[in-house]
Amino acid sequence: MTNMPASLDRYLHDADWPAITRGLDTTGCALLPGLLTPEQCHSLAACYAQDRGFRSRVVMARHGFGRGEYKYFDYPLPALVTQLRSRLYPKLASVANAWHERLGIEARFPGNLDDFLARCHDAGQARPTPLLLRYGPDDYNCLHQDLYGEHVFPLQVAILLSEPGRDFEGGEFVLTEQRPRMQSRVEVVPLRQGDAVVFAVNHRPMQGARGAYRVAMRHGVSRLRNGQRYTLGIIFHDAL
Ligand SMILES: O=C(O)CCC(=O)C(=O)O
Ligand SMILES: [Fe+2]
Repeated sequence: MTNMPASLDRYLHDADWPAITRGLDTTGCALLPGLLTPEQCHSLAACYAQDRGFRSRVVMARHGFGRGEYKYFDYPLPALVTQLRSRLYPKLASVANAWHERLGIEARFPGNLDDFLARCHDAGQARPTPLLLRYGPDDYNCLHQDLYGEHVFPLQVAILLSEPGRDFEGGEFVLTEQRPRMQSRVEVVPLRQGDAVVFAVNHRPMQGARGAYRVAMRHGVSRLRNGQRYTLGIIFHDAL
C-alpha cells in the first residue's frame, strides 16, 4: 500500500466538518461519501484472504453475533488504515469532547491519536481494533456496540468496500437509537462503495427540555440477499 494518498489528504481537508458535526449532533451519524476510491476499496478487501497482518478471526455465528466473519488487523496496521485512523481522529476529537461535556462525562480526548492510544495502552487496552468484515449470502451483523474496555472514544467509522447492487444485495447498515423509557428508533444508512459513515459507539447527547440526556446507540447490518460485502471498521480505542 502506498503512502498517504494526496486524494485522501485533500478529502479530509476539504470536507465540510461543521456540517458533519451538525449531522452527528442531530442524528448520531454522518456520511463521508466517496472517502476511498474503488481501487483502495478493492485492495483493502483483498487483504481479507491473507493470513498475515491479522491478530484474530471471529466467526460471528459462534458467538451469537450474527452470521459472517471478521478479522482484526494486527500492528503495524496497513498504511492506509493507519492514515485513516490518525487523520480522522483529530477531526472527531472535538465532537467527542463536546459530547462528553454535554453528557457530564469527565474524560476529555487529546488532540492526536497517539496520545489517546498511549492512554488506552497504559490501561492494558493495547490490542488493535481496526477490522475487516466479510459477509456472504444470508449473513448479517446483530445490533451491537464496539466497547473493549474502560476507555471508549465515542465515535467510530465504517467504510463500505463493496458496491451494493453489483457486488451484493440487502446488507444495509443500520443504527438504532434508544431513548430512556422509549421504544427504539431505527435509521438505515445508504452507503455506496467507498462511502464512510461516522457514528456513535454507545451514547450520544440529545437536547431535552431540561438539558441533554443520553441516547444509547447500536449498529448492525441487515441480512444479505446475495453476493459478498466487505467493510473496513475503524475504532479508535484499542482493546483489552
Ligand atoms: O459491516 C458493517 O457495515 C458494520 C461494521 C461494524 O460493525 C463496525 O465497523 O464496527
Ligand atoms: Fe461494529
